[in-house]
Parts: sequence; C-alpha cells; structure tokens
Amino acid sequence: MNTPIPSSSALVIATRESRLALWQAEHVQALLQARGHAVSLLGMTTKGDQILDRSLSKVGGKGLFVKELEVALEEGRAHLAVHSLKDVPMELPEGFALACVMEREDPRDAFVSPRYASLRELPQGAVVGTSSLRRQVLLQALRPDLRIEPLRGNLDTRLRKLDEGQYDAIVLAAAGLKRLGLEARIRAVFEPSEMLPAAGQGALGIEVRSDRQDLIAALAPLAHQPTWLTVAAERAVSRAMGGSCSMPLAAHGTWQGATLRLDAAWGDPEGPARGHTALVRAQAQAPIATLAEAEALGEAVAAQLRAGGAVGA
Ligand SMILES: NCc1[nH]cc(CCC(=O)O)c1CC(=O)O
Repeated sequence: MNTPIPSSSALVIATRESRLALWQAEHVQALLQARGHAVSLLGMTTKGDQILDRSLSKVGGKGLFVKELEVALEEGRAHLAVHSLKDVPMELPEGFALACVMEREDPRDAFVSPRYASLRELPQGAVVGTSSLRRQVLLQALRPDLRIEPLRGNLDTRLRKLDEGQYDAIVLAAAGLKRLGLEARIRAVFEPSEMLPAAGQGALGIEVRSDRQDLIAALAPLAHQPTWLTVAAERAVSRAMGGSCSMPLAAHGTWQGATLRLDAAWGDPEGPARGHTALVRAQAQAPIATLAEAEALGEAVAAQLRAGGAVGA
C-alpha cells in the first residue's frame, strides 16, 4: 500500500555530492517518483568529503558523512537522507530513525589493478591502497608481505590515484563500482571467506526524523526485509563491540533458507602500526524472522569474538 503524502509537500532528499552519493539519491528519487511522489535533491558537502588527507579513523569517523545531512533534516530543509549503511554510525542520534533498508547490491570487496588480475598475482612487497583498517588487516592476513598505503577520496579519486601509479592495486567495495558503471575495473572479487565484508556494505538505508511517521509509512514499500534483517545482525556485531572505523571489524550475513549465518572478524586496532594483527573470527547461525532476533544473533557473535580475545571499545 502506498501511503499518500500531501502533494503540496514534495519530498526533498539531502545528499552528498560525490558521484556515488548522487547515484544513490537519484536511485531512491526514481523509486519514489515511480510511486507518484514529487522528489527533488538537495546537494551538500560534508566534513568527510572535505578532509581527504587524513585517515577517517583519525578525524572522527563515520559520522562525518552524515552529520550535515541530519542538520538539513532537523531544520526541515530536507526530508530524507540516503546512506551507504556502511557509513552510518551504529546508533543514530536522538530524533532520527532508519525508515528502511533497501535491497543489497554485491556486498563483496573488489580487487582493482591495471596490471595484476588478482591478489595472488601481486609480486612480493607490492603496494596496495586502502584506508580501511578492516581491509588492511584482512589483506595482511592473506599476504603479510604487502605494503598497505593510505588511500582516501571518492571512488573516482581513488581510481585516478591507482592509474597514476601510486599503487599496484587497490581494494574497493564492488557495490560502488557497479553502481557507477565501473564494473569493468574489477579484476577479481574477494569471496567473503577470504575477505569478510564490512557490516552493511552494499546496502542503502534511508534516514528520516523519527517524528515523521508519515514518511516512514511512505518509505515502507522500498524496504527489502531480508537485507534489513541481515544488516541488522551485522550492525549489532559492530554496536556490541563499540565498533567504529578505528576498529578493524567485519560482519557478514548470508541466508541458507530461513537461517541466517553470521560471520565476523575482529582485528586489534594497534595491530597495523606494529605490522602484525591478531585476528579473531566468530560465526553463528539461527532462524531469523524479526529485527530483534537478528540483533540477538549479532550480539551472540560479538560475545564469541570477545570470548576469543577481541576487545571492545
Ligand atoms: N567508505 C566509503 C564507501 N561507503 C560505501 C561504499 C561503497 C558502497 C556500499 O558499500 O554500499 C564506499 C566505497 C568503498 O568502500 O569502496
């Protein structure tokens, strides 16, 4: 059922202005327009977009990409914010809610290189670009010889730095590359068994003010329940670990019928600086039908991580 919104109140989507953010906002715009809503975009630049020279984990983390958008929602200049869930902090600020989670794109990480077809082909000591602590520690677990160098910026910037020869290869989310029509740049995708994705990777969420029940009802048809349950479980692992982007943490759910299997990995945040990271892995599965059950599964996996030596923030 499509809950009507008064036509006088056209919907405004607050969005960052990177190509990926715009694609995602336009995607939601098109889905809502197809349901008869009038929708416009409000482009904005966030702190996370401005600070490109330092690792995000050092300058304040995920929230940097969403704060300005939330201010626009708060002030009523916009109604919705579309986010890559991977960038959304585990706890939304008071007064905001996730109205829905949409169907997931490919959650896996991608290996991108002008010269080499896969991680296996990289020569000893090759330079791999990523600023993600998760990717760094998982890469080091696979190939301790590699030199991991920081890489920030939006997708186009990262690909340009690769093409300029600053790196032998880089690792990016397959989802972003596919959305921007850059799938041809993917030389290999990492199976989750070798490089476990981040919680929420590849999934989009729509944030609204929690007092806007009318919007939450209007957005309900865009929800994809299996994705929502999966990312709720993944995000519960992060929440229970006090996860932020300064903690190497991976959580990935997959369905086997009505059973959700949840895998997670934790790395010591101090590990990369020492050139060696102890990795703790955990896995559990359960039949899941509700968000509460999904979150309980995530908490159980986090408890296993801690029992295995992981230390929460
Ligand atoms: N951290 C930036 C970011 N946030 C979401 C995506 C990709 C799209 C997605 O996961 O939905 C990316 C780029 C990347 O990690 O390569």
